[in-house]
Amino acid sequence: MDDLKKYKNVTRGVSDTYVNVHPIQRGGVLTAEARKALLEFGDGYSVCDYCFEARVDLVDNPPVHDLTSDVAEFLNMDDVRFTAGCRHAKWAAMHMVCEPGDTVVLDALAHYTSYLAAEANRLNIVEVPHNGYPMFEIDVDGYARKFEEVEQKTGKLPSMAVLTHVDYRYGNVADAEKVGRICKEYGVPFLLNTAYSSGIMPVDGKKLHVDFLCGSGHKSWAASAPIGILATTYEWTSKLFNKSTVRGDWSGRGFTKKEVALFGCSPVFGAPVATLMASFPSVVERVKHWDDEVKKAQYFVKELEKIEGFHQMGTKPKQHTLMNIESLPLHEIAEKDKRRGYFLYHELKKRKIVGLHPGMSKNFKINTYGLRQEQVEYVAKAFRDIAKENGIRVED
Ligand SMILES: Cc1ncc(COP(=O)(O)O)c(C=O)c1O
Repeated sequence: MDDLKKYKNVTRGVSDTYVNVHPIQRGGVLTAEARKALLEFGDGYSVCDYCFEARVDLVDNPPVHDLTSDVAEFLNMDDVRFTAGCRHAKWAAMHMVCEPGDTVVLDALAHYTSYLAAEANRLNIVEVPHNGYPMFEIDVDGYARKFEEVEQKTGKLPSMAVLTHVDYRYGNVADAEKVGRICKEYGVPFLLNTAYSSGIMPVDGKKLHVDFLCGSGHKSWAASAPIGILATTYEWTSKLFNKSTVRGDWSGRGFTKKEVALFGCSPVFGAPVATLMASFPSVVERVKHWDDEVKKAQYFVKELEKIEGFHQMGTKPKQHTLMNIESLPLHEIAEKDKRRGYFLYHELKKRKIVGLHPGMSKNFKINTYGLRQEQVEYVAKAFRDIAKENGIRVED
C-alpha cells in the first residue's frame, strides 16, 4: 500500500493506432455505441434505476427484458439469462441439471472452465478424444461410444454432454449438429459452449439440437467483461431458472422471484449488460458477414504459409478466424536472440501489432476477426518481413 498513486492512471499502453490480434479479444472489441453506453452506465448498479420486479432480466428501462427475448430469438432458443461469463453459464446449467456423482461427457479440447464447472458441481468427467497433431479434430462419433461406456460402467447415461463449438487452441469448428443428434438419440442433455461462435458467426440452437447454449459477451458480443449468455429451450426453463424456496426460520423471509443459479437476479448490473445491449444491433448484422471473415482468415493462412517452416495447425481449410500457427524457424532464431521468446512480440510491437502472447515463438495463436483486409495484409507482411530479416526463406 506504499504507492497508491499507480492506481490512479491505469492505461493499457496500446492505442487505437495499434492492430490488436489477441486471440481472445477480437470479438469483444466494443462498438462505438457500446463505448457511449459504457460511459453512461459505468456506475455500479446503473441498470437498476427502474427495477420493479426484483430481477435485472425483467427491467424495461433500459430494455433488458426485451434484450433477453431478442437474444433468445437471435440464437433460436426460447429463453435467456445474462451470467457472469460463459463459465458461470456452464456452471449454472450443470448445477441445476446434474446431481453430484453424475458423469458429464466433454470434448478433449474443452476450455478449463468446462472442467472446473464439472468439478465445482462434483461431477465425473469423461473425455471424447481428438485425433492429435496436426488436425486436433474431435471425434464427434465418440460421443455415442462414451455414452455407452458410461452407461455400462455406472448403470446410467451421463447427465450432460458438453461440446466446445469452436475450441480455444486451434479454432476448429466442431460438428455440433451431429453431436446434437447423438444426444437426442440417447436422451442426454446437450450443452454447447459457443464462447467463440455465437456473436460472431451464425448459431441456430434448435437446428443444432442444443438444450443449453452458453456464450461469452466479452469474447464474442462486443461487450465489456464480465458477461455471459445462458440460453435454453422451453423444456428446460423452469428447471434451469428455478426460483428460490428458501425461508428464514426466524424472520420468515422468502425470495420467491429470485432465481437460484443466477444468484438471485443476475450478476451483471451495469456496463456489461449495457454494452452488450448497445452492440446487439451490430452483432445481429455482423454474423451475416461471417463468410467474409473466414475468407480473410484463409488469406492470412495462405500468406503465412509462404514462410518456410510455418504451417497452420487444426483443420483445413480454416473455417474460423482464431488460428494456431506452428513457427519452428522463429523459435530457432529466438534461441539465439537475447530477447529469447520475446523477440517475436517485440518485433511485432515495433510494427504496432499487439496481442501475441509474449514469449511464444514455437507456435502462436492469432485472431483476424473484424480486421479490415488491409490490416490483415499489413500483419501478414509484418510476419514475412520479420522472417526475411532473419534469413528465413519466404515464397513470393
Ligand atoms: C472455449 C472457451 N470457453 C469459455 C471461455 C471462458 O469464457 P468467459 O470468460 O466468458 O467465462 C473461454 C475463455 O477463453 C474459452 O476459450
